[in-house]
Amino acid sequence: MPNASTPVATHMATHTVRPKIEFQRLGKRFHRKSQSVTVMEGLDLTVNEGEFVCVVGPSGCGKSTLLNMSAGLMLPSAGKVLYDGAPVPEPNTKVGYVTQKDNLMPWRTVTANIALPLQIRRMGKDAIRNRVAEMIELVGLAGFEKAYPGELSGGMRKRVTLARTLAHKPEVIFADEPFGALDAQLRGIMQQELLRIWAASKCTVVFITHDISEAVALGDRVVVLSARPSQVKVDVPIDLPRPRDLSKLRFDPRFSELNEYLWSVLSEDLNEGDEV
Ligand SMILES: Nc1ncnc2c1ncn2[C@@H]1O[C@H](COP(=O)(O)OP(=O)(O)OP(=O)(O)O)[C@@H](O)[C@H]1O
Repeated sequence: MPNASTPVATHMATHTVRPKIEFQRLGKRFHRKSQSVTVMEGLDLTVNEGEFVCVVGPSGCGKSTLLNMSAGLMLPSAGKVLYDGAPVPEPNTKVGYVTQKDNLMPWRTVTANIALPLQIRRMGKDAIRNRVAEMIELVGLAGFEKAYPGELSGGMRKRVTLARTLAHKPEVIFADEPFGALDAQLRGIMQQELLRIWAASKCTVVFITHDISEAVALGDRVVVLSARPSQVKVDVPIDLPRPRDLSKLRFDPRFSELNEYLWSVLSEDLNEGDEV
């Protein structure tokens, strides 16, 4: 039975390693009324360009806070967040954010929802039309261009969200439990889709999840955060070959071994009744 001391393979980089996001001695403290909570302290982590990095950790350890600071939506209390080697003092327009909620505009068609970030960036009409068509093709929504979000299934709405996020060619996608609300089957389909889209777009992905098997299935690395004040507990290279067929992956002994190892590391920080 693997335990926290199970050795893991050394990192097998398949691309040139260039830091995209760096967290250096990062600290975050929130104050509310007379109380203050230190969410993270001295956290060091580097996400390299083109990597798919999954982050897991006990509930409330600051995973969403970490993404918010990476996207420039929140400032650190201590330490630094660097994007391409420079601090992120304001919302970073080079990144895309996908969350559990899809935030689609119900009065806009699929096409109009996907076009929104491009209109905000004042792209020309023809360029928008071409880019939206490309995105609809990429996420497999052909035939639904004129549909409204209320007419779509959960999976299709998720596809629209992904298309909207990818439309402005973000360099990095921050995904905060994007498939958390989907049923198991749909989740599997969307995970496979995301891997395909990531491979096609060559962007960097930072993906937060509560599901260790999802993290192992998708990631180049799985980073486990400790309980508050959080730090990186382990940073595990996932040496499963790509491209990955997720329907077969769960029968791979290495997949099970990595799952068990990560679960044993994570469970050290969970108290009885805690959620991951
Ligand atoms: N804007 C804020 N003001 C005050 N406290 C906050 C704020 N944002 C987050 N927190 C607190 O910081 C801690 C970490 O929150 P965060 O949502 O980042 O954790 P998480 O690891 O993503 O949690 P979960 O896994 O449950 O989604 C929590 O205790 C939360 O209450």
